[in-house]
Amino acid sequence: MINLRNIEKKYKDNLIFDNINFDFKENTSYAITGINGCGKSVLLKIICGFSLPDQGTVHINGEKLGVKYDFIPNAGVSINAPEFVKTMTGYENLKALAEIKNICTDEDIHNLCRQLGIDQALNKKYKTYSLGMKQKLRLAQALMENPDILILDEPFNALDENSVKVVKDILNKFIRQPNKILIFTSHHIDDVEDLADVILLIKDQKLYICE
Ligand SMILES: Nc1ncnc2c1ncn2[C@@H]1O[C@H](COP(=O)(O)OP(=O)(O)OP(=O)(O)O)[C@@H](O)[C@H]1O
Repeated sequence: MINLRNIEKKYKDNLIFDNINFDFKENTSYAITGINGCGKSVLLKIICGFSLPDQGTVHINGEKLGVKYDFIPNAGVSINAPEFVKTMTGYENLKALAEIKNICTDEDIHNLCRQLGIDQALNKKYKTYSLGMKQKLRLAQALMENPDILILDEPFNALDENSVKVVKDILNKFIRQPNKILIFTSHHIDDVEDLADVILLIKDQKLYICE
């Protein structure tokens, strides 16, 4: 469970969130929508601990972010980051990150990359990757440890039609496992409707549930 309580966020005099409260529950997929610049990415960063709210708290499974953990634990995250090491191959980048926790195997990495269609590119340097390949490598990194929580900023951007379908299948399988939470942002109503149990809208610095 992820609990947002009284979240307020400003950049100088630009108020992004005014007293947001929301609970993200297990076994549920959430889409966050809203116009450009409304705060979708900032909200994901606050949930992850990458950006601090000016007021309010984020609790992850009862633990307040900033006390035991500075960053969300057991989560796979893709928010235009991590920016991978350009001079390393795709595989070397994933492997280096996988070695931190050592819970996913080489086989896991290769299987996932095969599904995503970047296995052939894994031995190429990251700096040669196209936008779509970069997106897929970020998704592979977020998914490879089968985290409890998956947080994805615009996961379908830069993907071709077939890849969108593949990624939707992967995310649908992910959320059908017990006790998972998926939170993603999107501008595309098809993606939102295909994947989200709950659609959230950021408007006028508030977060609304779309019925
Ligand atoms: N580090 C920062 N410093 C100052 N302002 C910021 C910073 N990060 C975000 N903002 C501002 O916060 C607002 C929300 O940005 P955010 O990136 O969350 O929008 P978004 O809803 O994800 O937009 P898009 O749909 O274009 O991706 C914008 O006005 C943006 O300029």
